[in-house]
Amino acid sequence: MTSPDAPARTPRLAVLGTGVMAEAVLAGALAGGWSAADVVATVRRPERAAQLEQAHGVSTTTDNAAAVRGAGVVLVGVKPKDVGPLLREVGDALEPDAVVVSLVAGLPTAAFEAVLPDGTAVVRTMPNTPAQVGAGVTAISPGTHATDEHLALVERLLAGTGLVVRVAEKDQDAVSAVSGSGPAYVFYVVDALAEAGVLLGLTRQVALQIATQTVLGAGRLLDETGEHPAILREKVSSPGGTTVRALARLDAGGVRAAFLDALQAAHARSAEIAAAYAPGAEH
Ligand SMILES: NC(=O)C1=CN([C@@H]2O[C@H](COP(=O)(O)OP(=O)(O)OC[C@H]3O[C@@H](n4cnc5c(N)ncnc54)[C@H](OP(=O)(O)O)[C@@H]3O)[C@@H](O)[C@H]2O)C=CC1
Ligand SMILES: O=C(O)[C@@H]1CCC=N1
Repeated sequence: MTSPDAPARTPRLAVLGTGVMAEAVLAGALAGGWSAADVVATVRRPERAAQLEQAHGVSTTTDNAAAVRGAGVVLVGVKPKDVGPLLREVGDALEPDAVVVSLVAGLPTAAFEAVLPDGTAVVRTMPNTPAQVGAGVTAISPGTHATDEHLALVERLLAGTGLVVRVAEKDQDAVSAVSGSGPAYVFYVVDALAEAGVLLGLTRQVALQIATQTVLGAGRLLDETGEHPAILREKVSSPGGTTVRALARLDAGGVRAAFLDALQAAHARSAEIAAAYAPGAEH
């Protein structure tokens, strides 16, 4: 008999299209207590199936419709262009009470609802790759038929991936530009810092090690002190010292303006993706 305090059993999870991002979410879900026996991951290539089985102990298949039968949670992990064909493939096989969870950039829940059976619960999410090490951030938003219980179930799915925040769906494209793509900007900065260290005579190994630790430490300092980044930046910048010299060069190089421009471009790309690949509107 199950004790009244025992956590509810996790529903069967079908991951459709288990690439980089879906695997990171899958790893986080397993770390957060989802049972590998309750997970089926779909793939297109046998070598990918073998990798996933070996790394996570989950079962795999190339048959998306078979995967969603009996699944209470269906995670859509394919690229935007592959969403329409995938949803048409699985729509009839979906369990009526399943929640469909999208991690696809740009595509609104309405585009999923338009091709899935009437009343299907859809939750849109925007995770990021640090989910793989439990340090991700995911924003979630309900579609028309997703209830608080569905959102709670998705939060449970994502609990092991890091921070989960609820946002209005209209804000998901902005989230995508900031935190969905964000790790790439940070890796870009670390790479640039390390390259500069090499230019200044450090070995590559030491340059990359201290650049990485600096980003990690600065992130923790921000998080643990709760201080505004501008204040923390001032605390590094001694009057007449070395840091202000460097920051002045960054300003002269238009780095801050380049970030604003870059994130506006990422945001605009989400709308282009929706226009090009929303199921039914593909061209
Ligand atoms: N990467 C990131 O940081 C983030 C990505 N996203 C979103 O995640 C989604 C996937 O991106 P990403 O993980 O980077 O890309 P990937 O190419 O790594 O993942 C997509 C996967 O889907 C598989 N696939 C495609 N069609 C099918 C199908 N019909 N049946 C089974 N598997 C299929 C592909 O197989 P194959 O390998 O054979 O091509 C691939 O493994 C995108 O929609 C993106 O917007 C969201 C947030 C962050
Ligand atoms: O580049 C992309 O389109 C996806 C969405 C956010 C991060 N990667």
